[in-house]
Amino acid sequence: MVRCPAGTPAGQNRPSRRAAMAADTASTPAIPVIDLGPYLAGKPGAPEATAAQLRHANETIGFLTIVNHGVPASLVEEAFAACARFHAQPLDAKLALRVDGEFRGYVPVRGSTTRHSRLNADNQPNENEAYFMKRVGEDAGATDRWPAGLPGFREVALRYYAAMDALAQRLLPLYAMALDLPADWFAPHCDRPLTGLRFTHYPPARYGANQFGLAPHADTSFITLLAQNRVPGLQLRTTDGAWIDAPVVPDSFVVNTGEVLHRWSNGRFINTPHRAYNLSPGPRYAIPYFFHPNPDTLMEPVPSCRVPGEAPRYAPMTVGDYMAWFRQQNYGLSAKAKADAA
Ligand SMILES: O=C(O)CCC(=O)C(=O)O
Ligand SMILES: [Fe+2]
Repeated sequence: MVRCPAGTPAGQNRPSRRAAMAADTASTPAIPVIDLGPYLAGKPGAPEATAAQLRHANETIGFLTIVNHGVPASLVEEAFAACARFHAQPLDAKLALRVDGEFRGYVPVRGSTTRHSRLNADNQPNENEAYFMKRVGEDAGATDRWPAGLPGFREVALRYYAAMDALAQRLLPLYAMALDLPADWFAPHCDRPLTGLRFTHYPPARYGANQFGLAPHADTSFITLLAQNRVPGLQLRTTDGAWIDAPVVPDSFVVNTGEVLHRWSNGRFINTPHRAYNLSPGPRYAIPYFFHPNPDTLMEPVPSCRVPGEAPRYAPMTVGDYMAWFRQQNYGLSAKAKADAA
């Protein structure tokens, strides 16, 4: 088994019921809104100015909201509708696509438990069902597990996937500059990226003690791009330990730093813990896109984040090994885990 160095900040917060949630959350938005318009339009000085905002957000809260990102609102709507269509299928049709060893396909409600996180003890299964697409490089969905009875689903999912791929690539120079690296520093490590698109359904629920739609966790990714949700339910934990609601900004994406970028930056960029609920009377859907570099990338501190004479904060590990560990912890389904058990 791959050993994982401690990467997720410890926490004591154990919200459970509505009352507890209200008591330990604040609604003051502390998440910076970053306008990508000038950068994407090629305005002089915009890369540097935008990278500075990004640096500040990542060093202080690890979450930011981007607007004028170039992704049409209609495409985001189509993707949410495709997610809803997928989950409206009969359970049998979804179970026929149960995730494979590479983690493509369907995980039913309470089919996953967030064990990798040290944010809450006594972990219980997550109150959500999810459909996962995943790829390394450009295989354009050939290896995904597509539903048979949903005409048009694959086309929309792939179009949305492509838009997220393009947006992530356009953000990479900003992240490099934010870390005082040449703008093209990440490019050679991200030409066959490991990416995933998750279509999640959180049914309305009455959460018991220590139950969540998605338990507190930090993402594995370099960055996660999360389309703005019409139904609230995402909360994140600030560095002083308070859980706050993600603010609602129309036509935006929430972008958060995951474990890969946290480690690659030697802990400089924060991988903020977050959790999700659905306290609304109707369904809640979420369509996060997870961007990781090429799987063989060794997560050792980038040159600008090394401290002379000091060992890296985390033992270097490849992205691929880290992901295998993560799947084994939370889903017990990795190919390696199966091989070990055989
Ligand atoms: O449901 C949400 O808003 C967030 C989902 C999330 O954090 C995740 O899938 O990693
Ligand atoms: Fe997440």
